[in-house]
Amino acid sequence: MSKQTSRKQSTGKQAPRTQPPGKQAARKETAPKQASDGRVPAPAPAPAPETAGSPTTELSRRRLLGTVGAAGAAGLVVGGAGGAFGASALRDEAPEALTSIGSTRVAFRAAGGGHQAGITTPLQATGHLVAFDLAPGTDRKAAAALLRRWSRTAEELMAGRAPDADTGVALDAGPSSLTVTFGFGHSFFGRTGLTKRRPAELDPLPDFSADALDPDRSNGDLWIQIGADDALVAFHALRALQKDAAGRARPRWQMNGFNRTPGATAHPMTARNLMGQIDGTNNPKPSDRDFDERIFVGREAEQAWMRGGSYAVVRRIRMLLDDWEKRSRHDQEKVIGRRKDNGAPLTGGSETTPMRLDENRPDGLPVIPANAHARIAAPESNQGAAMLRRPFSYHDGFREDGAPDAGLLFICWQADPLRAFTQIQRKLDRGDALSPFLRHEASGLFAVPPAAEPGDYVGRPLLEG
Ligand SMILES: C=CC1=C(C)c2cc3[nH]c(cc4nc(cc5[nH]c(cc1n2)c(C)c5CCC(=O)O)C(CCC(=O)O)=C4C)c(C)c3C=C
Ligand SMILES: [Fe+2]
Repeated sequence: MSKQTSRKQSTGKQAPRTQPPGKQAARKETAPKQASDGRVPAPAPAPAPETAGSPTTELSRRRLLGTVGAAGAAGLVVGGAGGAFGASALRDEAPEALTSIGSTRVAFRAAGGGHQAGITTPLQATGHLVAFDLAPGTDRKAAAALLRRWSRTAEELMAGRAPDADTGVALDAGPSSLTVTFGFGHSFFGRTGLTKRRPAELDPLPDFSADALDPDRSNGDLWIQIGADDALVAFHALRALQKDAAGRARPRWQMNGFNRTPGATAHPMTARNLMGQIDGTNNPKPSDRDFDERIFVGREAEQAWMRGGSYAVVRRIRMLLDDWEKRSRHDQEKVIGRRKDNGAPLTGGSETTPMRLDENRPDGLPVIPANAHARIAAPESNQGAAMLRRPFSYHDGFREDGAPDAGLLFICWQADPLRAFTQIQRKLDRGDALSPFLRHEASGLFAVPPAAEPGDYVGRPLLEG
């Protein structure tokens, strides 16, 4: 890999899980229902593997074989979160059901069209971001074949089924909320003769004064975001998609991230970042009246293939943790404008209480400082601009000076990057109290088309339309 760097919370709150980890998922035969965030609780495996064909059966068989293999080889306890049983029991008895974490499946295709998974999906524990450049000679037709193949692999993996020539890495796990999201970068269009179909929203982001961007870890012809609640499931998907690309596209950069593991907190909570802040509180919510309009491309868009899609801005933002951690908690809270323990605004209340931006202290200064990050980034300060932030944290070891190479793989989703990310980042760049503790090291902007229709692949209306 040329510039392989392993070098990024949410829609905010982790979705309530159907069961606490460690409890076995109930065995139900009813058809799974798709939730508004695209997640489908995968049916628990059938007791015997005879009924071939259905997704449920494929998953059961794979799990059964994987579980027997592991127990047979080591004679050890198996069954990730609570299932402890030996090889002899496995020979005679049906496998235990997956936990709710393993069995949760996100739909690759939204019924009746819709958005790709991985945008409004609750944050997953593990993420991989990878950008590819097309290999010399890969034309529009070859790129279409790649997207067709990638879509098939993603659909299989997200359903918990093994792709062709499988490596076995995820053999005994369920889909584990795996999502695979595909996007197109600015350079893709020139390379495939599709410049007329390139949306103006993909025009390069402006420079910001705080940028220290590494071009080799920025942009790319194609972008894939992988998220899953199991690290092996996520790696498995990354490897399968990379192999699919052989001869047609080469990885340009890759970054690995993480979030809190679902079930690690006593109740569902907004995630924390590596500075210790509750981060994601004031994200737009799918229940907001204008959510779709802000996050997804509308029907009136000039480029019809992007209608229902979204634009992803990806920024690798290193945190200067040595500097940050020297500050008192009081100072840290003033930098953001919110409390560290519960995320409540400094003007009082709880995490979800709106900030009172016009409230002053007895000395006349604002309670939420004029340069507080949350004030400067808020829609009230940006003509209503808003984006959906859905990041991963990262940690790639230590730098030469001993400081952690750690921060946020900041990913935000919007219908129009100019009116969302760019507008807000321009403002933050002019004097946000958080910026001195951050370094923007890499950047990407990708057009993420809507989900594939049944029988179709992601991006066909662009590539064959
Ligand atoms: C250009 C957009 C933004 C960048 C880049 C960004 C980086 C960044 N932010 C945090 C931590 C927090 N951000 C919070 C709120 C917040 N941040 C942005 C935008 C960017 N952040 C917005 C639009 C908002 C919401 C503002 C509002 O409407 O109130 C918060 C407060 C809690 C919350 O609402 O999420 C924290 C904490 C870090 C650490 C960071 C870069 C590493
Ligand atoms: Fe922020």
